[in-house]
Amino acid sequence: MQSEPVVQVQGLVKWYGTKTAVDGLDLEARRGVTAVLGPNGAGKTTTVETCEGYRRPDSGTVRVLGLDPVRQSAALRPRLGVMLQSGGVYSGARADEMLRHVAKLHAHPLDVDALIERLGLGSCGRTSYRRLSGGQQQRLALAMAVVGRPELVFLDEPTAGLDPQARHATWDLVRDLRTDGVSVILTTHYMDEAEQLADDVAIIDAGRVIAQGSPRSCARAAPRTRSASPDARGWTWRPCSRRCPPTLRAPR
Ligand SMILES: Nc1ncnc2c1ncn2[C@@H]1O[C@H](COP(=O)(O)OP(=O)(O)OP(=O)(O)O)[C@@H](O)[C@H]1O
Repeated sequence: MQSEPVVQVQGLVKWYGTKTAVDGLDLEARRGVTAVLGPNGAGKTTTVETCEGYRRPDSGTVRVLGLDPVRQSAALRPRLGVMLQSGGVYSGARADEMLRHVAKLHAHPLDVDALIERLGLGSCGRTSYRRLSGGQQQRLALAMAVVGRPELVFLDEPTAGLDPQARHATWDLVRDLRTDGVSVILTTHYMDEAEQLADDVAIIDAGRVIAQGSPRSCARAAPRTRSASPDARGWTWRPCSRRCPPTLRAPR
């Protein structure tokens, strides 16, 4: 028997003024790691932020761990870990102070020192957030998302801009989360990242899920997206309404 979905999105619509960012999106994520893949501006962040309860749907329904992220946020928040694409950290705070502070908000946090070592942040614990490099800020945001031992973690482009070593440390952490039974929804531009980490891949384009399936089926169908960002548009995706590999056609 399949487990209950950790995320269930039906007919999600989200506008910014007259701009339609999400256009009737359906997405179901089960336990494990789900990668949400798509080009710049596809609507990945808007969808994830709506699941996190930071944005209200203009239409459609969103359930996360069976709860409404806006109306039931008090019950949901302690069960979620959230890594935003940027921000969410007081820029004058030291990295280790910030992480210890977040850890104290949780009943059973991970060991902060071990997490700092694990993510290669040992040398920058006493450095203020604004003086950390982009990659270090990224890893601190990841540490803050997981320190509370959440049931479900949202990671918005967790490896964007990281060097190969930091990228692999992040991948290892995601694999460990999965082994520990934590579900992960991560957005990425990289098919190879989805192949490495995900049980399931959802491809978003123009505010809709155009395909969902195993990384292998998506990679087979989209070989040229393996190392390049899909927004390079070596291929265009033709929408398909059911769970299946995306159907591809070369641009004319
Ligand atoms: N606060 C906002 N105000 C106005 N338009 C916005 C806002 N946030 C996003 N958009 C627009 O909504 C669309 C979807 O953006 P979103 O950030 O969700 O896409 P994305 O797939 O996460 O892109 P990326 O991969 O570049 O992060 C884009 O056209 C974007 O310009």
